[in-house]
Amino acid sequence: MSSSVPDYLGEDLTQQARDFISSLPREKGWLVSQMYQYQGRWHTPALLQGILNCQKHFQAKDSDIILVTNPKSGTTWLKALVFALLNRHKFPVSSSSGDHPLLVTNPHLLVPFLEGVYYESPDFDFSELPSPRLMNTHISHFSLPEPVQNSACKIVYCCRNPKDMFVSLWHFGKKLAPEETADYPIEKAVEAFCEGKFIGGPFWDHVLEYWYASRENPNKVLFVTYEELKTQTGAEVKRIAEFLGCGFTGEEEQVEEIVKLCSFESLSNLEVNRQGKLPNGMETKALFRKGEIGGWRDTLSESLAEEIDAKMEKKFQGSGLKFSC
Ligand SMILES: Nc1ncnc2c1ncn2[C@@H]1O[C@H](COP(=O)(O)O)[C@@H](OP(=O)(O)O)[C@H]1O
Ligand SMILES: C[C@]12CC[C@@H]3c4ccc(OS(=O)(=O)O)cc4CC[C@H]3[C@@H]1CC[C@@H]2O
Repeated sequence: MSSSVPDYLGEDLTQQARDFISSLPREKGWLVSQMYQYQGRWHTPALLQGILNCQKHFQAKDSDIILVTNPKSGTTWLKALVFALLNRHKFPVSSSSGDHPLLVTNPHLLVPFLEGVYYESPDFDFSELPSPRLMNTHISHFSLPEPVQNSACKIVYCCRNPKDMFVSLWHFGKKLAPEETADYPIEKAVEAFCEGKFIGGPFWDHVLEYWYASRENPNKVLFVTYEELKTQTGAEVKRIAEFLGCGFTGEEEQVEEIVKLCSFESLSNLEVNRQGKLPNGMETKALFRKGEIGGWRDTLSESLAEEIDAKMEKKFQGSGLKFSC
């Protein structure tokens, strides 16, 4: 395996997790030898151990903010934007000051990844985080720890059009594990993605659960899309801030500065994101590729794109959810 392989591809599990996981349905993974199905979703062994620990130990606070995404749907960007907007009084964003945490720290180090932390350091003390605690997860709505469901904590869900998300994951996987992915045909990966047997999948169910939750409980779950974030970043940042109870009033300049600081061009060119490595072993530059809408066109053939579109049409039919790109 390459040197940038994150710990999450490993299988350094506790005996308890190993025993439990061994009873679950399994399938050969793309990057890992086995993926396991738990509560309807497919996971790597490491992230599954993290989810199990999180379900068992995480205690929510009413003031918590949890960012939820499918992998490769804008997690890094959303972490940066929400960190910047929540901390705008403590760390004002201005082009003239060079000491904002996001200028020297990768967003993943500022916002903990719940199942990742629960895998790597199961005894991590989340109560030490400053309030409001800002965290992220890829856990499905159904599998969220009970205290998250039962407390007043807020969830911001960001979804991306499935073709771009798939293509982003495809290239990311190739960077993470070039040897394991070299002979894996994209046709097979698209088929597995459409069948739902891909990391965190089925993608469709993940999106739909949060979509309906946001409609049933709009004060608890805010649904945003990568595409709207990209085309109207400032308006979406304001909408997120309103939802979180810290709306901008007469701070147009701050909004613009946050948008600029967190843009793809700005973050991807920072030294910390070009050269850094996360503690889990992942190179930070792997988190930034093109940052575009519709970039799938240079990777997916027409027939593969149609395969994903047909599945999306079928799954999202009647839900009110639509992606036009
Ligand atoms: N500041 C930013 N603005 C827009 N897109 C960003 C971004 N930072 C990262 N991305 C893009 O978001 C995707 C990664 O998602 P995640 O953070 O969930 O892993 C990648 O998409 P591409 O591979 O299509 O370029 C990456 O380039
Ligand atoms: C969740 C994650 C992005 C996806 C990374 C990943 C992708 C594909 C994998 O192979 S397989 O399960 O389909 O065989 C495994 C992984 C493991 C690490 C995943 C990353 C951890 C944090 C990123 O957001």
